[in-house]
Amino acid sequence: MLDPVVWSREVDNAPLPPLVKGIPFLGSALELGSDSLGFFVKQYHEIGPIFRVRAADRQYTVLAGTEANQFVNQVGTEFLSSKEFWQEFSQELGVKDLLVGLEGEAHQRQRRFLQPSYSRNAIIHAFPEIIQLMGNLTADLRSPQRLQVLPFMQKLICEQLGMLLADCSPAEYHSDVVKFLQTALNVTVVKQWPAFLLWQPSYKRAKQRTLELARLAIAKHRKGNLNHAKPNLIDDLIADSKQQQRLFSETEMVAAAVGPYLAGIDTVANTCSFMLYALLKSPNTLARVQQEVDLLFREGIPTAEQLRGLSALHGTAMETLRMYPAAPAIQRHVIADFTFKGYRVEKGTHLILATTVPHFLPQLFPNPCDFDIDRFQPPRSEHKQSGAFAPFGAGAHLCLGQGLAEVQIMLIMATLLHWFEFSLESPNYTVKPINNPTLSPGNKFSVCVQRR
Ligand code: HEM
Repeated sequence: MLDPVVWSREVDNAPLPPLVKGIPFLGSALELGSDSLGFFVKQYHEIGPIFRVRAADRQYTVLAGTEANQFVNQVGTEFLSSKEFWQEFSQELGVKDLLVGLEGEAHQRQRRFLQPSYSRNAIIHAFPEIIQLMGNLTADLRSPQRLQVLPFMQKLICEQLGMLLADCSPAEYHSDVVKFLQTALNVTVVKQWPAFLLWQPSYKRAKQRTLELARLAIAKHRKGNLNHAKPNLIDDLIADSKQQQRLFSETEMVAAAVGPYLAGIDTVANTCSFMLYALLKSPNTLARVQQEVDLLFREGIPTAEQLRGLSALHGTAMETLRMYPAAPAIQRHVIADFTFKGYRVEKGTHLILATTVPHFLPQLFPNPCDFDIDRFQPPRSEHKQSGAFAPFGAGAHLCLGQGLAEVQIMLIMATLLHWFEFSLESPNYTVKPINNPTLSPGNKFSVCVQRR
């Protein structure tokens, strides 16, 4: 259990956390909108692990540091709820709740049910199909050309998730899925885009098309003329619908079938894009990784075991997740008063858990701004310090697709680096990450690509 000096259920006489001084009217809105992670790290150093921030008429309490992550891991469910943040988004999908907004027993039941189809087992038997799919999707990259990295990665990942979890190609639905998810998340969850965007015909169409894709996948499975070896997410949902006490209603089934795209496209695409950027900025690391992946493919299609053995590639993926975490923070609603580090946090507070602030603390990750892929190897194993490394979140809602995502990132990058030579358009190019709503290199990041 955590030291009671860190947190307590008693709030008597404890003061409210210090408020970050912002500019008149806007408060800290500009910093939060442009570089929230950099802002949280700065405030952590200057103020400490708990502080309040104001952004125009909204106020948040921010918890950061290893002890904040330990607090969420150990007792988060007693004090925190994510329900409020996902309610409007769930409504966009026509349901009351999604897994990420559920709490307590209902959350655990649904999480247990979805776990097998979201696990790394969903991908490790499908390497030949995934590589074949990547071959088809990159067939037009024959001559040297300029490539917009993020949309390219989004397409690869959307197709792969469609194949793995639904045995259904999202091909002509891909841009609708991306538009729907980005708009709905930015408006309803992060609230950094205005609500009127939900009324635009182009958004409404993208939403309808996304739901249509999910319904199509379910209908195809119901007809039963698919021949994948192992049951996937849609098979599991259909099996549930045949139970007397079903977990998902018909509409919830459709929303659950959108789940992999919601959770996986942007997070994995941003991570792969940043990973490519980091490698191109670090030629020595690129050479090490390239040597590893070329050896990997010497014997043909690799196995999951062989992929797992690539220490330079694995270190690069981990270091990318540390320096460019797609989800730098998570939001919660406080459901019971508590004290954290001597400050009072009241029921009803809007909490931001800046889970990845520890990634930039030099006492945990020496020279945190250096891209150093060996920091995850024993004896250093810097990520294993308690509460230090949290790219996949913390607590009860810890990413359910973590295992799948790690394998997917490594397989995509190994295959691309084996097939293609990438270079920056200018060696001085420096990426400017944006919040959209996940941390992203944005659509401006392009590279030159040619077959090796
Ligand atoms: C680099 C890739 C990824 C990152 C950084 C990431 C990060 C996260 C984070 C931070 C959360 C917690 C959200 C919260 O507590 O509010 C989360 C939840 C979740 N993720 Fe991921 N994710 C990634 C990829 C994926 C993939 C590929 C899938 C599945 C296809 C997935 C499925 C989920 C699900 C289902 C949840 C909700 C779990 C729950 O509420 O119990 N994620 N993810």
